[in-house]
Amino acid sequence: MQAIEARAVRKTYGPTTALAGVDLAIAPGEAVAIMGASGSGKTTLLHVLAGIVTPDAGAVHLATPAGVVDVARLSDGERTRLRRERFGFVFQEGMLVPELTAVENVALALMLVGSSRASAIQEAAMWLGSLGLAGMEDRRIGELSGGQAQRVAIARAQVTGASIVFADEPTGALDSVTSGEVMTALLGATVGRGRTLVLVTHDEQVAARCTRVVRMRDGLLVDAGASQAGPARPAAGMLPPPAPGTAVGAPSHGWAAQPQAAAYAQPVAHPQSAAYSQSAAYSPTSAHAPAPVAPTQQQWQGRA
Ligand SMILES: Nc1ncnc2c1ncn2[C@@H]1O[C@H](COP(=O)(O)OP(=O)(O)OP(=O)(O)O)[C@@H](O)[C@H]1O
Repeated sequence: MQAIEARAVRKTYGPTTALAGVDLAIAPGEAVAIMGASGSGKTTLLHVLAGIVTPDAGAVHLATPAGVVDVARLSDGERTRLRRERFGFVFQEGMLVPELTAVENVALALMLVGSSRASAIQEAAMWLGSLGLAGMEDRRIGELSGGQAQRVAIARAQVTGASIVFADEPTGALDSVTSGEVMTALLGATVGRGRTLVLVTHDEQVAARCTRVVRMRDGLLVDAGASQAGPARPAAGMLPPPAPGTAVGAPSHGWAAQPQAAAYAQPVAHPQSAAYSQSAAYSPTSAHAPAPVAPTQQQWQGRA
């Protein structure tokens, strides 16, 4: 069974055909890089897969524990729920709340689904530590480097146990060394735990780290790529250490797991927090510029 699959997906914006009939099947545990020239439809495809944009025609089949659902046929409310429960998102700029500290940004995701502040902070700190950010928990986002901020975004995207992480140019604002480090963190946090990663990038080096590279042109998939035999593999010796008290090797969602993921498994996400509201991270009305995370400092204070 595929983790997610687009079938004959079409999307037009007025006279512009963004997607002209795209078929793309992504297996559980794959890291798929979507490449192509500017305007070829990469982000639109990512957003259609993630249920942010509704296609004009075609289907997006998603495997869930309850069976396969067609994301394109769900109501807005159902798609919002899907984003809360199944997906994580990482963007070029991270979309973090600048008024909050690193640990608060991650903890907020957990608090929005009911965790107490104390337990959310504790869990968020564990995830930050596993991504090499121990000691930086109390820094505000502006006090972090671009690469460190992206690690905070990666922690936030996975803290609630998403089975598919969508990343749009996650290294676009970073130098090549930092980009490589962030990719290591991103791969470790996703396919390293049996999750699926779908990533849009212009960077061939970033794409080469994935298990498959697909290429788009003029709204069409012109190269579906070949899946590598093994999983995407973070560079040796650069894996973040397992967090204390977490099992290593078991993916967060059995139905989304690939056996080979155990080869580079990471600490397991906490499934109880799978209801993180990704709706808070997105404005479903904009295909081009999803809104920053909606939670504000006020929301944080309101829950404190
Ligand atoms: N909300 C929208 N309104 C109008 N046109 C849009 C919208 N979203 C996308 N498009 C158009 O659809 C086409 C595909 O856009 P998309 O953003 O998917 O391309 P892309 O490959 O991700 O480009 P880039 O690499 O520059 O980000 C482009 O011609 C774009 O202008």
